[in-house]
Amino acid sequence: MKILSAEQIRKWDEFTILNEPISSIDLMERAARQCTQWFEQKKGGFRKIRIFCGKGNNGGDGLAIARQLVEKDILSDVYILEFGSLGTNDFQTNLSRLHSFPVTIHFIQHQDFFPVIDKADLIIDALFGSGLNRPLDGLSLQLVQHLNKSAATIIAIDLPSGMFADKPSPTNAVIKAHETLTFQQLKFCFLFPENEPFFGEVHVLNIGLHPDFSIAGNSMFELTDWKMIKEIYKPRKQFSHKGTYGHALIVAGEKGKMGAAVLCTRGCLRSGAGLVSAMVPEEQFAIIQTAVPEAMAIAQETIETVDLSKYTTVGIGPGTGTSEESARLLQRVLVNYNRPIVIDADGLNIIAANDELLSELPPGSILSPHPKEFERIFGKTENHLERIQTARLQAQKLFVYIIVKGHYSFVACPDGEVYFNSTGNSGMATGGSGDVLTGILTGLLAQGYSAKESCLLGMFLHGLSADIAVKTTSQEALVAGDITEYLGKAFLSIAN
Ligand SMILES: NC(=O)C1=CN([C@@H]2O[C@H](COP(=O)(O)OP(=O)(O)OC[C@H]3O[C@@H](n4cnc5c(N)ncnc54)[C@H](O)[C@@H]3O)[C@@H](O)[C@H]2O)[C@@H](O)CC1
Ligand SMILES: Nc1ncnc2c1ncn2[C@@H]1O[C@H](COP(=O)(O)OP(=O)(O)O)[C@@H](O)[C@H]1O
Ligand SMILES: [K+]
Repeated sequence: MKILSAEQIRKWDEFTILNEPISSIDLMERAARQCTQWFEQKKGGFRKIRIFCGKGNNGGDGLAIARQLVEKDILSDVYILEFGSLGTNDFQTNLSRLHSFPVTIHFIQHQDFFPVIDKADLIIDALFGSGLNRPLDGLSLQLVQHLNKSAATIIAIDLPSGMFADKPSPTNAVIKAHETLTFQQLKFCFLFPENEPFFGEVHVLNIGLHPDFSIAGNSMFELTDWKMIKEIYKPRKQFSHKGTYGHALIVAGEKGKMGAAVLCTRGCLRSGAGLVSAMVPEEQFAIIQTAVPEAMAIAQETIETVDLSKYTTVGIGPGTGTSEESARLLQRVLVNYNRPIVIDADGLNIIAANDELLSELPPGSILSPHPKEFERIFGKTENHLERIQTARLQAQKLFVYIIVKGHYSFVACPDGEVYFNSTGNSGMATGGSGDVLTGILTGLLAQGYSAKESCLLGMFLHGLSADIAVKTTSQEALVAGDITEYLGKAFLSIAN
């Protein structure tokens, strides 16, 4: 699913109005209806519902919701932030429609008109939506501060007022919503970690924008979805054998960090590689061979003489440390191997300390840094949007895939496309989760998925497996090893 800018969504509205066809006021009615239904289901026994409206279409939504709620015998008070000028057409139409209903309408011209809010009240925030074009100031700023000071539950319509839809809002005053009802699809702002304190739980309400709107080519940002992933997934062939699915080499682990090698190797096997060899320090063989008997062990000490060309791909870095010997392992792989590989963790830290290695990366390789590792290699960024832009430029420049991990991990591709992953949960914020991802990516590459397919399917499977796991384990008790254990269930849900 493409991620569209506010401007592109406005065009989608226009397309829908023209081609469904539907009038703009009826489209607003439909959007409001989705919210009203959501509120009906929520119930919650609030003392009073207070709907705060601006004079744009977000405010129009608020007015329509107030009327639709009364029709369901749910009363509310409406507060209109008065700027002295007329509202949008659809706002004005909804205001005159509301007059014949038993709803008290208050016009706020000064902060003396701000209502006292009880903690048992429900606030519906329909002040500003995607049309916000500058940070709030004056009365609107004061009102947002007043609402945020209350202990009431706040539900934002489309997006929390004060937040920009497409770019960071670092100094803006923004409504701190408990939940946000956004229309049609996630906006860019919901992918930024900096915005987490403001939007709470986000619910995407389908308002039926026209399916034929040509989104393709309109945005280089996309969110992975089931349709995309099911198209990437390839069932195994009946007459296949272990040679069909490649031989992966995992270079991982050092004394004290053999767990990383174990997790990575297991992830690789569980994602379907035909054969897996784990290159670990020779004195640690017993650990890997006991923990993962399905994998072969090969000594890191043989790196100078081993024939790397017999491996379909290489995953390198988890738990190797950054010693001179470990740097040598990476150098040797980079110089002697020219098919796409996966580099993570200490492999990335070694590159950060020796940036000439960046020019040695086999084309189409996958780097999977978390934000700190990303910063070590590519420098500090001001905010997440700048991180996304930097990753995009570097992926194009180096011709590699850069997966930046986190909630909504994203991959920047050499063709300039950026895909955000839609699975995963904060149970994965536990040591070793990234090592499992490295194994999965390497396993997918080994069995013939392209680097791009490996990134998209790998991130999705990794998060999905954890999503399935936490239903049994809880987020708190999830450990990285559980992600490998539940990979089977994740594959089954994609295959079926
Ligand atoms: N497809 C969709 O997503 C739909 C969206 N609708 C609603 O329409 C909204 C967008 O409506 P609008 O474009 O009218 O935008 P807003 O309702 O966000 O209001 C923008 C208005 O406020 C003014 N303004 C912007 N920043 C300001 C600031 N800092 N201080 C004071 N005034 C400011 C602008 O000049 C403009 O007049 C969406 O957020 C959504 O709620 C629905 O009504 C229909 C369908
Ligand atoms: N809050 C979260 N929501 C979704 N995924 C998460 C969250 N926290 C961590 N993850 C995932 O867990 C993995 C952590 O990787 P990493 O930081 O390299 O950990 P480690 O080095 O311990 O293996 C990444 O794939 C990341 O996307
Ligand atoms: K809003």
